[in-house]
Amino acid sequence: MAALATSRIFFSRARNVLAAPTEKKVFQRDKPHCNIGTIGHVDHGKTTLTAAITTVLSEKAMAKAKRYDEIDNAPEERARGITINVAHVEYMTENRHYGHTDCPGHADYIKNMITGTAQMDGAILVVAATDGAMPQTREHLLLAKQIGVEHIVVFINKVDAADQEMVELVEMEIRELMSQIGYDGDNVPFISGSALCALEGRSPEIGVQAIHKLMAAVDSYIPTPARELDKPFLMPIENVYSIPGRGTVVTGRLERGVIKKGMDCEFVGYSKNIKTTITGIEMFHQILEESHAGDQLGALVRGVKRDDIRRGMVMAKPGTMKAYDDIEAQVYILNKDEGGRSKPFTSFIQMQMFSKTWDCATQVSLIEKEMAMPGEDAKLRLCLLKPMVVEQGQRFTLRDGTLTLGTGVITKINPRLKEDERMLLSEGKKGREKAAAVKK
Ligand SMILES: Nc1nc2c(ncn2[C@@H]2O[C@H](COP(=O)(O)OP(=O)(O)OP(=O)(O)O)[C@@H](O)[C@H]2O)c(=O)[nH]1
Ligand SMILES: [Mg+2]
Repeated sequence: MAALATSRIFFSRARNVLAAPTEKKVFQRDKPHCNIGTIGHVDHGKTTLTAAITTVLSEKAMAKAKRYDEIDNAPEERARGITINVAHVEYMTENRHYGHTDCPGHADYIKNMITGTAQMDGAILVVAATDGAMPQTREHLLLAKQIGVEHIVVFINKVDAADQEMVELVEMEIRELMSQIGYDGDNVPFISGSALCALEGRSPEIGVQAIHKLMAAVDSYIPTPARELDKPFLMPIENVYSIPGRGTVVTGRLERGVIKKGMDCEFVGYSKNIKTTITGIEMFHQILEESHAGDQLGALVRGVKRDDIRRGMVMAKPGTMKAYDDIEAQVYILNKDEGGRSKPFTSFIQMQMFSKTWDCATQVSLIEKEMAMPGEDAKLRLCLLKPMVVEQGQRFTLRDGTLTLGTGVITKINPRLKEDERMLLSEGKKGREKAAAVKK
């Protein structure tokens, strides 16, 4: 693994997960790890709050302080002033070690928010007291609920610019909204403060102290997830990097099981199965001999080319995971106010399906109903253009261009499509109707 350090190209690209050569030390697993993140409407202060948390915790040597522009740092983001890539940040409290994902707020980047929250054990919903609930507050909450983020702590931000009455009204509004969506709105912890004051060291009662209160609430309200350590390992691939002379590194969050250096693994997805061996593991700038479910890590794998593997495949214990292309699901169709369609749709439209770290073109047909209305639930059959690893209960999102059509959960997995069914599916509406009939 030491030779991993020889490639600066690799480290400069993968700096969020993997170490710079000079910073290497062995990772100490002395606190439970928890993945959280900031969600909420555009400009409500998610990135400022992320910077404020690291700044406040750095005073107790619990974090490395990150400036706002270090979190919001891709050139394209700076130019536009909105978060495009999901940023991973690391810090600790007395109780836990955290990986923090700062999610983008702009509606166009919901896609990234979805892949970001997929890694969260809990989230901090940021709501500006000056605005209250806004369309993406609702949309992010809905998506978070759909993808299984059960515990949310709310930070009412910008109280320096709002009066107490407004803060209380916003709290009532958000509790009601959360209850509607299926959260325990009455008991969700609310902390109000100012991320900007905390970041700039002003007005400690709404600044630094609010951050301490927030972290105490996060520590106590978001449970340490029960890791599925004893199951065969599974990691959805987020990124693939090539280290000249060394091999290929994949990054992602280990969803279940334990991996150790020297273990065999298999990459599955996009019609491929590739078997190889894990030759090294790293997490947050440190080397590990083994890694546990919940860890955000990088793994060096032997003898595969970067182009052989792509984001969206899974790395799993050989023989444990299969790919499928014909599934059934319950889907909530977002209405226009939630960022969805304004018109209903019928069978045989093509959508892009997003789940975990993958996305794939999918033929959508309705089961039971003739038409699916925005704002309603529908039972759908989804035929993926490429077989992917899917499991019952898995959450996903369907998108059409820049529009989120709906979010859903996989309820049934059918046997793989036969070649003639696949042919019919690609033959336009008539063929697809015939294919649906054959299947029945
Ligand atoms: N007055 C005041 N302004 C704040 C506070 N926190 C953040 N802001 C300002 O609000 C604006 C947006 O903050 P960001 O942190 O970029 O918001 P964001 O939610 O990350 O935005 P996106 O990533 O684009 O969705 C910036 O101009 C901040 O300086 C606060 O506590 N008080
Ligand atoms: Mg931001």
